[in-house]
Amino acid sequence: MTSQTRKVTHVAAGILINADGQFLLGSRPAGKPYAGYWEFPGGKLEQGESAQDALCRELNEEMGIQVKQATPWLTQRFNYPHADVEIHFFKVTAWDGDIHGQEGQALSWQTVGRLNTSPILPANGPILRSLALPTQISISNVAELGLDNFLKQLSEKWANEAAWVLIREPQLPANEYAHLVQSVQKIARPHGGKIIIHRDIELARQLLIDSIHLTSNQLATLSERPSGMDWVSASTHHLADLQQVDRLGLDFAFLGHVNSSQSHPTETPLGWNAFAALCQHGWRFPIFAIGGQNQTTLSTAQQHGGHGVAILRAAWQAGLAA
Ligand SMILES: Nc1nc2c([nH]c(=O)n2[C@@H]2O[C@H](COP(=O)(O)OP(=O)(O)OP(=O)(O)O)[C@@H](O)[C@H]2O)c(=O)[nH]1
Ligand SMILES: [Mg+2]
Repeated sequence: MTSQTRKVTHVAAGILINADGQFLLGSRPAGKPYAGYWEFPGGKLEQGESAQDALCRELNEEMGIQVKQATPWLTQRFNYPHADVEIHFFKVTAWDGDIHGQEGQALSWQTVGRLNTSPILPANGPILRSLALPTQISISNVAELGLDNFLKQLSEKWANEAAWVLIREPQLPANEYAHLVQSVQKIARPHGGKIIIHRDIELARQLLIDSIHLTSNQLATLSERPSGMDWVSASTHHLADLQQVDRLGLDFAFLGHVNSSQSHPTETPLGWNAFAALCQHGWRFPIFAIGGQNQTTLSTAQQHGGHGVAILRAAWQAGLAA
């Protein structure tokens, strides 16, 4: 049988996250395909079973725990020699019971970006990469804060955390935008904060910046992922935009605007229900809610299927003197 005609096996897998932010991997027991490879605990859906129910059953069977809180995250498809699988990944943040391997499997808590177990199941590479994404991305606001105030706040932010910051200032002419980005590059990033360039792929290449965010118009007209970029993201508003993100193999999307915001005072916001409906298609890339977001909307975004939030005004202190 060719892979196109094979039946797809649906799988639910859990990314257990502990109080230190570490995640759990298990090694596949002897006798299974890919024995000894590391995976997220989980297993196949039974006839008529939902992914969430299968997750709870599998994590109980494999590790003896009762899942208390799990939110759908990403979906990954992969064609193995033994099966074509579609894996529904959940982030599991609360459970009852002590974790014990019930099938003789080894279990290991791992830190994002510092994996010390191998090999990993081939389908899981992109999942580990997406796990490295923060749940908040800040968007610059030179337009309202002024240049000096913005740069001062940004250096304070980076002195404290590895924040990812999209430098988006559509009001600036190209040369002033380039100058701004160069000023941002001079700020120390002791924890490894990230600069994301808005729209200007050539500028990113010139300044050796490896992350680019595409406007929805750019997204619609591109036929392939911009080359040489480590992270490529895009702004999306509709299903067709998200399908294009999938087609081009981009790393994450902003979807909105979810709530009304000062940036789009006249446009009707999507609202959380429409946001959730668009997230529910089983995307393999993470989605950030944008529009009227702040630190306290993160859990709402995640409950509606988002990975995180993209924050503009609330990422900065409006009242700080320039
Ligand atoms: N559980 C799990 N399965 C994964 C992951 N990644 C991945 O490609 N898979 C694939 O998804 C399928 C799930 O299988 P499984 O062996 O866990 O299923 P199961 O627990 O129901 O086992 P069983 O059929 O022996 O009862 C396998 O083909 C496995 O290779 C992952 O991170 N976790
Ligand atoms: Mg299993």
